[in-house]
Amino acid sequence: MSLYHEAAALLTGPSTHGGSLKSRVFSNKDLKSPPAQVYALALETCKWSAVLKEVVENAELLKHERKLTPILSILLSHDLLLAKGGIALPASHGLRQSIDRHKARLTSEFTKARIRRKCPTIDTLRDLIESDHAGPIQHPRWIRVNTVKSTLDAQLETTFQGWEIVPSITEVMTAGRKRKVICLDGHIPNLLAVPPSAMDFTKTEAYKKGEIILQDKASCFPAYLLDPRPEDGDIIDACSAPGNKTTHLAGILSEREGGFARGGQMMIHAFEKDRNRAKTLQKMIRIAGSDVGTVVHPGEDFLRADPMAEEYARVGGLLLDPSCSGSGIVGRDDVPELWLPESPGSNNRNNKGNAIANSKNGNKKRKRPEGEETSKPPPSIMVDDDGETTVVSSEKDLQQRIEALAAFQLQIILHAFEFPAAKKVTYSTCSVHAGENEEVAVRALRSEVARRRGWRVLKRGEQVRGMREWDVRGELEGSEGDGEVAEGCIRAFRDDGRGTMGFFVVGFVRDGDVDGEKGEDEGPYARDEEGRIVRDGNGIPTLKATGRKAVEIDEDGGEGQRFGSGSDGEGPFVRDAEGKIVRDENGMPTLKSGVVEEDESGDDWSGFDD
Ligand SMILES: C[S@@+](CC[C@H](N)C(=O)[O-])C[C@H]1O[C@@H](n2cnc3c(N)ncnc32)[C@H](O)[C@@H]1O
Repeated sequence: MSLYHEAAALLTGPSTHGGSLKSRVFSNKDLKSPPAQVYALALETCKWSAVLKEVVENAELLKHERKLTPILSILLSHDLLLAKGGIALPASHGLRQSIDRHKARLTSEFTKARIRRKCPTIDTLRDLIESDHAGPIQHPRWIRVNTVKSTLDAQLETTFQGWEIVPSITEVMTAGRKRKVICLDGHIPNLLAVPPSAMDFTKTEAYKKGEIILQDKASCFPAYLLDPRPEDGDIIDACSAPGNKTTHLAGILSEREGGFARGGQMMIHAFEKDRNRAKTLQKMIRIAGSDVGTVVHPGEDFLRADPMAEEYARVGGLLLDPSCSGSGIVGRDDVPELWLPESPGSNNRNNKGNAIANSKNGNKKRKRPEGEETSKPPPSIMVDDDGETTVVSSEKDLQQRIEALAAFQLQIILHAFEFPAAKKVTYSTCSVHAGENEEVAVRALRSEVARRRGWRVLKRGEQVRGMREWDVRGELEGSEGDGEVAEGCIRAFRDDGRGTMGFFVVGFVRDGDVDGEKGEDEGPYARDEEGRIVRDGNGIPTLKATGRKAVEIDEDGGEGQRFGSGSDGEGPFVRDAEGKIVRDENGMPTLKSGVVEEDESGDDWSGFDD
């Protein structure tokens, strides 16, 4: 079967694979042509289909070539008029000849279609098509600088040399194909956004060397919220493949004194149950340069890891990003709109069911007459973020699938809560359903292990700055009316103009055990006889191992690494009559007016608000 027949079958045949066009193509094991080629042809033809329909109809191609179907006519016309190599068939092939015979007329109609759209060149028409296809709300592409291997400054001087830095992602999202613009993110350090139609970054040296990683902004929330520090001990990433968050953890630690892969003592345990996905994880970790301090557990089920094992005695933080419905992923259910030319005697609808009438200037949709039968929508197929498919033909099916996922997700959290030295946990999904998000968080907080071990939600005021300042928070209803939990939860929605995918993350922390199972399980800080963490006059805990303060205050009182210095020699914080730093109810020090906070990472990095 030719490339064109395969693309035609995918675009017009019944979907047996569900999901996006991409998943339909790449999960189809029967394809003879290279999947990437089929996908590119199908996608590009869809984008151009409104123009190609006009060209084919006005050239009367289907009237002259009765054996040609509407879908084949636009697939072939696409390659004739727009593909660099032309039609990918030998000149003697019947399909190719059926188009070649009309080349002059098709080319002339294509020029007229371009001029009708007031585009002086094919490139301007291409820009127009790209922006139409992207819809009213576009999604930028996010690039994280991998600080294990590079720095933001180094990337700005190399990969992005000559790119214009703009202050808002709106500008990035609406920039044309030709404008090289980037925006430095204001929430996540070392993250930048580029226009959706920017060059293919997977071809750059920086990408091949692992210096930059393509990762959605929201997917960067969990590692940043976990805020791993060398004094936390080891970290577990419970559900790791393909490894975006594992490598992000390594990146954050590599910037910290005594941290990862700079002779640091701590390590990351990366679990991945699926052996094949574990191979991808290992590859990503190696390319990102974080293999030195990461122990991969390929094919290992995190739920079977014994929290009491010696190997995990120092695990202070866990990042949990388990399988979910994937309902927040951008493009997950995208099947691009396809406009087909009218063939003699056809009823002329597009693939979204819109009836259309021929027009010299494009496509007019007609209203469905009252009482006209509408066909029952076919069952949709839910593709989880790790590829599992479920046929969902009713609201009940969806509920059942979400409940099954939620039960598994809860198990993962409760298991993480058992690790003796653990003090912080993040739980995330790329789902938009409260049933997998806030509701799971509430159930975890009400569990026996949470009460026994003192786990509570990480409050908004306690979160790292970028997450504290992110203003999309959890659903109050899903949090069962608990405002503190809802505020602690962080949400992201696709298509809300912030340029992210749909996402959810929440942090859990514990200050100590509740029912006295202390001793071995004390964590990194020194404690008094009653089990309370030993703090100095400013509330800074003392490290058990060294006897030194967990955060050193400079001579001038500034936590130099985290905050800017004041100008009066007393540091940047407001102090009371006894000289103690004044803190709010969350323990956050109060800054003197005029002192600007720097980013937690201690960078000079200055981002812009979205
Ligand atoms: C949402 S994906 C993780 C994405 C990953 N954190 C990232 O950012 O690249 C979930 C992964 O967890 C794995 N997984 C599911 N259950 C698991 C378990 N019990 N133990 C370990 N891995 C598991 C799945 O195979 C899948 O690869």
